[in-house]
Amino acid sequence: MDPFVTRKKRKSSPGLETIQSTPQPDGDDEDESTDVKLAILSSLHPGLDQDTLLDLLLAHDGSVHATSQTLKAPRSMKKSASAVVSQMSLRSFAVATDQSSAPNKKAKLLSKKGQTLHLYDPQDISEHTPCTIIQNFLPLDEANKLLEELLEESKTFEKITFKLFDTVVSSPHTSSFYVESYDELDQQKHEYVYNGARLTDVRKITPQLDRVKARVQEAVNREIQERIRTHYGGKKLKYQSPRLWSPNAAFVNCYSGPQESVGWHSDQLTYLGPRAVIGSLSLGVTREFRVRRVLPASTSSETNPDASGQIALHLPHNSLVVMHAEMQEEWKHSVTPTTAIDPHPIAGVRRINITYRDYRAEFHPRHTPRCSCDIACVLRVVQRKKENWGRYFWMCHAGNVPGKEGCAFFQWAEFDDDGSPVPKQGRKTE
Ligand SMILES: O=C(O)CCC(=O)C(=O)O
Ligand SMILES: [Fe+2]
Repeated sequence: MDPFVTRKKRKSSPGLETIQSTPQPDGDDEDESTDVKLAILSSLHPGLDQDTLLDLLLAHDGSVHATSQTLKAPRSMKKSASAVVSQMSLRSFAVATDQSSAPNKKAKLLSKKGQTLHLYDPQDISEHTPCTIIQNFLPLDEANKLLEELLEESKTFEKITFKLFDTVVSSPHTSSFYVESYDELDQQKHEYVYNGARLTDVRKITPQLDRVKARVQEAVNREIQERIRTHYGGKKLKYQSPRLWSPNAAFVNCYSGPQESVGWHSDQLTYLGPRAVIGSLSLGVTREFRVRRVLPASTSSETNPDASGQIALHLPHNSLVVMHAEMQEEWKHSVTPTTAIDPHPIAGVRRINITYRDYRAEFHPRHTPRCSCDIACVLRVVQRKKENWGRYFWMCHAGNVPGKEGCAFFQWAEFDDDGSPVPKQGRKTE
């Protein structure tokens, strides 16, 4: 078997490195390796399997003592309903480990700077991240068919190259872009701009991708309404579109081994508009999808304990993640490289990810501002600076084109409450 798919190497995965280097409040076991810690826990709690113990150990910042104390506390050991995820919810553990908390105080599950919090329970994920997850989303044969179809497609996927400062870099995974009609395909190739360049590989939606789209649309719209009810006080966010989410494009990514990844980023809002929602379906091997909140540079992590911590979600075959309207503006996400993955019976070490997106007609490049290079601008949001935080702006992205310098074009973007440009963003006049 390929060495990087064995379980043992999980010791050096990013999540574990993080907990191993984290100072322990009680200082009892911080220097032990994870294997030793697991062995101690196994002998103390022989009824629990290694994966469950490992997950709990991670949830307790690597402290054997704290993990063991939590396990000794009387409670019902509720197993997750999913066949893939074996960890019980962290909610009860969070209360149990927070000795200073009053019983009804909100569970303290916030990630801290330099640490990674692993969340498995859908309710934990919904509460503490801008995502919701639906496991076992499709009937299994439908998910497998889609996976098989896209594994075949991915044989001809390519890495995307772009310019980062003065260096041309290529994406650490391969991808392709799918639209619904030949007309849209033509527009994508000749009118839309990505990082200052045109996409060369745009394809017509495949039969399985198209079939699954309807289910994704239904689930995402349901989740949006649920989010509005549970997280936004019953009212959609300012700039969020009130219209039905209706995906008309899909990026398909292929990670053909454990080292393939995608770095920290927010998805471009240029054609989706502000407060965009994205439906992301994972197939094949389980990989870690990490999110971290982006706060203005001067925000102290004292007052915001989750300012710099990362939260890891584990996305198994056939899981749908809804990235909600607060995600792209306020959070960044990544798929981390790893050294250890469990092979999937169909995909082997490969993972396919589909992000279904709703391209809004009013954000077609023919309607958005053009810069002095005469290229439709990119839409960005102020994420780091405290002043103007959350404001949107249009700028030139020709600086990302290999061999091209960008211009200094800048214009604040104005939207009505529903995220439509107002007044109609004019073309650049000089
Ligand atoms: O593979 C994933 O889960 C995420 C992919 C992603 O972030 C993207 O396509 O923008
Ligand atoms: Fe993304």
